[in-house]
Amino acid sequence: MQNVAVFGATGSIGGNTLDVIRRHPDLYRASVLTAHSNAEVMAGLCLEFVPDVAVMVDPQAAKQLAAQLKGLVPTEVLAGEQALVDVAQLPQVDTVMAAIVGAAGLASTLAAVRLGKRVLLANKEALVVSGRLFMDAVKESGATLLPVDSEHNAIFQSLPEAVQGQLGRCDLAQHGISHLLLTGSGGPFRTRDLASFDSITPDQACAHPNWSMGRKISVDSATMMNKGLEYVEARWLFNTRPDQIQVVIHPQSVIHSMVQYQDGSVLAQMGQPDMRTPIAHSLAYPQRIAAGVEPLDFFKVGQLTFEAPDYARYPCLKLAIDACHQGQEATTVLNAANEIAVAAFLAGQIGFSDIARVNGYCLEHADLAHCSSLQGLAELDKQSRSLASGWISRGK
Ligand SMILES: NC(=O)C1=CN([C@@H]2O[C@H](COP(=O)(O)OP(=O)(O)OC[C@H]3O[C@@H](n4cnc5c(N)ncnc54)[C@H](OP(=O)(O)O)[C@@H]3O)[C@@H](O)[C@H]2O)C=CC1
Ligand SMILES: CC(=O)[C@@H](O)[C@H](O)COP(=O)(O)O
Ligand SMILES: [Mn+2]
Repeated sequence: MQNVAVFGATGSIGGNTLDVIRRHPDLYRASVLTAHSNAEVMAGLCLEFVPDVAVMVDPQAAKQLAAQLKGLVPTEVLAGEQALVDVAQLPQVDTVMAAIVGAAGLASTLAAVRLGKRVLLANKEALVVSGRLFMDAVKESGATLLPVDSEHNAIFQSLPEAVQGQLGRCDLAQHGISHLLLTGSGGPFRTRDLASFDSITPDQACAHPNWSMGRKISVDSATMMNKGLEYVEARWLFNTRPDQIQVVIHPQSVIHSMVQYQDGSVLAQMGQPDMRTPIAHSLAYPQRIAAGVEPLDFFKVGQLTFEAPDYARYPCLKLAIDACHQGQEATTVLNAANEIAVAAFLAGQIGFSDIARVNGYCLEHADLAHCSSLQGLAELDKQSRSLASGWISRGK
């Protein structure tokens, strides 16, 4: 029996993870659940899964949850950011599903990594804000790191076993690999007239053509910042050089990514656009379990098509690829700026195209001097958030 801590339990990945766990009560137990402030949904999850501990970052929400659970289940309710780190380290936790959204997920994920736990990584921002330090911690502790992000999970599945066992440490060329092909749908505005981008609403941006996801990642898919963050994520997970990774637009999201080998072979992982597949894969690896996902019916799939990304349509993708080549400081700044810009767009404070403007402004104005520590990167993150908030309050 694996005891699983589900971080971000009330979210889209959290809900899909619990759905897979629900199907395998003999294999998995949700022993810890965490969320930010959604006490209502968390109460329902606690009544069903009866975890040992539930964490609400927001103290008021923790009080509400404790009151709702009183006398019904023995779950201990904790509050605050430090509690996230504490529960990641509990001895009974074997596996951590890291599915908090944003850089807020880093501290608890890193705490689990440092204790050598099995870490299922959905929270791509953790790698964007601290890639090398994060991968060094994995190496040092011997933690098992398994990618949940559908593209990275697809690449992982298409890699030789020797590379899977040494994630982030292999020379891909020595294993016969020429390229990783990172596929992206292009989002809901792939064919929309560029002249109409100023009128894009948050709900339109969150209406992803293929996937049902949280609002932040949905906006990132619409700007293709998601693919940019994934480019950085792949750089650290698979130790890619700039010439070893290519972004390919594949609007149907049936192929979830591919590995191209030096002999001309291309291995792809395909499936329904349903996150329960990579989640089940990472939970069970190296075994396979049922995930509740409909089998892919090739007679219904129709066409699989591919396009090169147009940076005029997707300036955030270009900013992220350039930042990745520039170095850690640039990707930390970009991630922080993007979190503030996306939240402002979702709150109706800026337009869709302003997201790229805010991101570009922060990259230009932040102090990108070398930071070698987590604390230095945290300060840079703070500086970038403040620059982004300044842009938003001035409107430029
Ligand atoms: N959704 C998807 O299909 C995919 C998601 N990912 C990645 O997985 C992560 C989660 O995405 P998704 O599930 O869509 O996000 P959601 O917005 O659906 O869920 C986010 C979860 O994180 C919690 N949370 C939000 N802010 C904080 C915070 N400051 N501290 C602690 N907890 C917090 C939320 O709690 P509350 O509900 O209380 O606010 C919620 O449980 C992201 O990094 C995303 O990029 C990767 C691939 C696919
Ligand atoms: C499901 C998943 O992994 C998302 O990151 C997905 O890739 C988003 O779709 P895009 O390809 O449009 O970014
Ligand atoms: Mn993805």
